[in-house]
Amino acid sequence: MTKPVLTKATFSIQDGPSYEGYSFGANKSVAGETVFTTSLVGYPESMTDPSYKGQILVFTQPLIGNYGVPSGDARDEFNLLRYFESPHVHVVGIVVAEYAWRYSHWTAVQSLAEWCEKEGVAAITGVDTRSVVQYLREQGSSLGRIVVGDDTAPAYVDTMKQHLVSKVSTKQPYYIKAGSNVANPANIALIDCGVKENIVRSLVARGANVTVFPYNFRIQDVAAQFDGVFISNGPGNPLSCSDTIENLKELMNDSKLVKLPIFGICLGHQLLALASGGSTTKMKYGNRAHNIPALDLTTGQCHITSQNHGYAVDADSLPKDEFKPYFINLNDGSNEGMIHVSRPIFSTQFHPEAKGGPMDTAILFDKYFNDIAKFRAARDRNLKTVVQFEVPVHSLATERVL
Ligand SMILES: NC(=O)CC[C@H](N)C(=O)O
Repeated sequence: MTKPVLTKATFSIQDGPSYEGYSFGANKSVAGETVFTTSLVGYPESMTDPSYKGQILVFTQPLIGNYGVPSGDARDEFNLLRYFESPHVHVVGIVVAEYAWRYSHWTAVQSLAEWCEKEGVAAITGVDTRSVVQYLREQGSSLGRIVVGDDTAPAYVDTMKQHLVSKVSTKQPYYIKAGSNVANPANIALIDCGVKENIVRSLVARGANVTVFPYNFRIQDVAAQFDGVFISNGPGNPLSCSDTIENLKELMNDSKLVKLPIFGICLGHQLLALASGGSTTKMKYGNRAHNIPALDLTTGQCHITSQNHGYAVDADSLPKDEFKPYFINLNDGSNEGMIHVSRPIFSTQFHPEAKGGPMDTAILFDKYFNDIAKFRAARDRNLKTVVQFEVPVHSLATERVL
């Protein structure tokens, strides 16, 4: 692709430095919380991850765009998106040191510039991203904006004060079926706070029918019909999800549901911690990378993990008679998960489903399915007649249409 005539753009940080560069995305000026990722690859996955809703994402990998953008229509055998983590881009803007005007990859169907333009995402190249990151590491996450051409600069906006989960969660329950070759699929209720496609795939591919509920659905009212509850990742401050926290509290306090397996990832971990009486804090600049070492405190094994979060659970705030820390971050000592002392409930701050990033901790989905298998076996032993729940297990749910 020949380099077009470029429009100047400016990336500025509130009360901080400004950087001149060139626009390669939508002709649109944007503002949002500015965060950085040190991942080397995976820009299509990161940009479509709903957890990045409303943010401006700075890539520290200097050359971005060189493998183009794969198809957003491509599906896998479960009819899930093959390459994207959701149908659309959620960041409002991206900042790169050097945009690769030529791209090449067998999956690419368009350039990153074309994609940004179609998706209305501001993009600026020519920025000294090392200096941006040095600033953000000193000052902490900051508000930023990208101004394209002669536009009037938009006001800085603190997206963390918004209820971002309500913008990305499904409005209606829907279900996705396990493959037709699965004999006796498990039924999982997934609370959608902005779920990544590969989380759904990780569950369905292991033989579960997944029913996806809005973030504020009263999950405690239907949980008895399921073999497991899952709480997804999602954007923003976990404290903004007070409905979900209340629902999870009731779910975990229901004496009839003490054996029910529960698993949460990232925001799901934070919400479970809050529902258990723990607390969360805003980190200085968060962890966004694909190579973060997390130590499993139950085995002494270290795993390399994929991460994207700006908040963390305060491990000391967890009720000691119920939960113990499960993983710890070996870079900064922050909490990376919790596990119940006697019930099949656990959660992680990192992303075992990866996309992008390493698959090392996919074993945690196996652990969840192991918990589910034990739960079903014990329940079925206790039942005079084995009850088979049919999909859709909730009458409101319909098959997903994207
Ligand atoms: N990926 C996520 O689920 C992010 C969780 C939360 N929004 C945070 O920034 O910490």
